[in-house]
Amino acid sequence: MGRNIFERKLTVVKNILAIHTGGTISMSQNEQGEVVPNSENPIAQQETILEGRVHLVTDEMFNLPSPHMTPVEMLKIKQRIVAAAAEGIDGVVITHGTDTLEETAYFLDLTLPSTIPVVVTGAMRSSNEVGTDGLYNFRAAIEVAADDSSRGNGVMVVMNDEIHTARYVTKTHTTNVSTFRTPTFGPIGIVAKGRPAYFQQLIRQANSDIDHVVDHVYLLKAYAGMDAMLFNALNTDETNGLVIEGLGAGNLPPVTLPALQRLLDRGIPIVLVSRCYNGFAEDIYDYQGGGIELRKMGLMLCQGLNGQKARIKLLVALSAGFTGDRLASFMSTAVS
Ligand SMILES: NC(=O)C[C@H](N)C(=O)O
Repeated sequence: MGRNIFERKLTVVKNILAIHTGGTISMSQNEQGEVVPNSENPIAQQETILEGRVHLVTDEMFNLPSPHMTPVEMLKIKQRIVAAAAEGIDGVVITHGTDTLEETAYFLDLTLPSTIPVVVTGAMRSSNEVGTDGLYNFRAAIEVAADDSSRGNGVMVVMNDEIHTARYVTKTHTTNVSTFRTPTFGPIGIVAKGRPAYFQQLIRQANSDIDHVVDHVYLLKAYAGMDAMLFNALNTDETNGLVIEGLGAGNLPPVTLPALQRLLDRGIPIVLVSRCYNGFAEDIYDYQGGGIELRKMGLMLCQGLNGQKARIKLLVALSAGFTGDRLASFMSTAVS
C-alpha cells in the first residue's frame, strides 16, 4: 500500500549539504592492514541515505588526510557553507579526518553565523574494516543536521552517538571509537537510535567573519626544565602570534621569561592555556613564572580551550584584524 497523502504532506524533506574532505572515514585497509586513501571516496557514494526525509547534496571538496589540512582549506569550507546557506540548504555535514577535526570544527564555529546546523564527523575505522564506524557516524551526523532542535548550537561534532560542541571537544585516544570527549563540561547531547536529544546549552558567542587567514601563529608546550631556545627562535619579523600550553593552572619556568618579554616587546601576542586535560589557565600563583606575573607581563590567559583550539582562535582573531584590548578581551573570555 502506498503512503497516505496527508502523511506525505507532513514530511518536510531537508536539504543537507555533505562536504567530504577525506580522512579515515574515506579510506580503506589494504591486504597488509595499512590504511590508505581511496581515489573514489566510498562515503560520498551514499546519496540515498535517509531518503524521503533528507535530500543529500554531495560536495567532495578535498580528499586529504587531516594532517594535511590547513587554515586555508578551513576557510574554503567556511565560504562553501556561507554560499550554501544563502542557496537554501537546511544543514551541513562535513566528513573529516579525526586528527585535526577539532581544529576545523572550531575554526568554523568561530567564523560562521549560527544560522543552520553544521555538524562535523569522521571515523576511527576505515570503510572496509570490521565494525567500521564511518557510515554510522555519517548517518547520525545527518540526523543531527536535519533536526530543528540542532539550530543555534554552534558547530557540533557527532561521533559515537555523542554530540559535542566544536569549542570544547578533543580527540583523546589514538584508535578507540569513543575518542572524542569534552573534558570539564561533557557532551551537549546524544544520538539515540538516530534521534538527537540535547541536555546542555552552549553559551553563544559572536562570530568573526574573515576573508583570509594569517600564518606563522605558533603553539608550544611547556615542560619541566624548559629553556628559552624555542621562544628565541620565534623572535623574528615573521612571527604573528604564539600560544603556550603552560603548566598546571597557567605557570611557566622562570628561565623562559626574558625571551617571552622580548617577544611581547616586539608586539607578538602571546596566549597562555593550560597543558592539563581539565580545568582553566588562571592567574592564581604569585611566584616567579606564576600566572600572576605572566598576566602582568601581558600574556593573555585563555580559559577553557586547549592549545590547538586557542591557536585557531588567535589565528582567527588576527585574521579579523583584532589588536590591543579587542584582541585581549576576545582571547580571554571563558565562553567564546
Ligand atoms: N581517524 C582518522 O581520520 C585519522 C586520520 N589519520 C586522519 O586524521 O586523517
